[in-house]
Amino acid sequence: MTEEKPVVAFLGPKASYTHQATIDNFPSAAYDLSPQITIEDVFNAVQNSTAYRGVVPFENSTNGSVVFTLDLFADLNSKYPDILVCGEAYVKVKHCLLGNQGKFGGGPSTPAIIESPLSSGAVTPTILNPLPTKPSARPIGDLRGIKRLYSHPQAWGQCKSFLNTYLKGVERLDVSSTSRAAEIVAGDGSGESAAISSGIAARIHGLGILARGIEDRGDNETRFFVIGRATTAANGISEHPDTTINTATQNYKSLISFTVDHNNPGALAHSLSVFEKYGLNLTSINTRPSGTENWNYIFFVEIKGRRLEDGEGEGAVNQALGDLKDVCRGFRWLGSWENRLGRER
Ligand SMILES: O=C(O)C(=O)C[C@]1(C(=O)O)C=C[C@@H](O)C=C1
Repeated sequence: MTEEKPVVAFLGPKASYTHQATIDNFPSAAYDLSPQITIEDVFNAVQNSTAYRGVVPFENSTNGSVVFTLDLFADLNSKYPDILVCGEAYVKVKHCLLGNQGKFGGGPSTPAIIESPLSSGAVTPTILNPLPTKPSARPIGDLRGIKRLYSHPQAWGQCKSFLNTYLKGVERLDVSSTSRAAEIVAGDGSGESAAISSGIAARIHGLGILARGIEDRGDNETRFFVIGRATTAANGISEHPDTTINTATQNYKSLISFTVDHNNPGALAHSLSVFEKYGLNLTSINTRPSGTENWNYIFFVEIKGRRLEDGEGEGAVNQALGDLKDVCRGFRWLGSWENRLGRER
């Protein structure tokens, strides 16, 4: 009898960038990769143990945080008490414009470049945008019939220059992922819609590539988190799902969320100072609405270092969290994982 493979849930459908991050870290020979419709579905699958791990987008180098993911970590309705980050992955993101025109893009049937005043990529300066940037990509298909654009909201902010130059004023429709956008466009026979998605999605859905490399920055990259479910030890303390600690590198990061008393001057500064006290480098800070009162926030910090499990002694992160408890309103340790930034992948 063949053994069942552990399930890894990811934001799908197939050919999303999250799928790419998942394949890179969980080979399908050893894992059962399970596409989900939303990031929330991935959290649910891990929380209710239908999946052993989940992969979700967290942050893009050009466009910043994925707020859907942050809001799930904020967990205002206490739906995900056991979710912890146990890994990270970086994927280079090269966006294409996909459409029904010029199917089999890149091949012999690709239409010739349609010359128009727009083909130069020049953008007229305006008062609001006096120094418009010129996109490095040019269309390789006819964009004139496009009336609707579909993509994940993160993608718009990564392709501003191309969109402002070649598709200004075209309606933009947010969908759950870039590969879902490709799926929708493939099902729209009108030829009036296009998607920002990947070259792999074009192949899977038989779409034409109307432009390649339309992201503003050539080094565009998205960071993904691998999430797992904490096991609760007999003493009630959450234990990290990842038991394989790489003691050779000692290069870890941790994610912590906390809230402060907004009426107390210095409350945020006091909370942050506990990390400085124990020599912990703060690598990012984010905020989201607290959900309790207008203009109150939940803060997220990432620090270098990992929380040690019981019996491993009092590490700097453990000590900082011990102090944080006394200066903030409430906090949650959301996991520690090996730092993959700059590592070959
Ligand atoms: O839509 C996808 O393909 C995703 O995997 C999501 C996502 C994101 O949320 O950041 C991932 C990478 C890109 O930054 C654009 C979208």
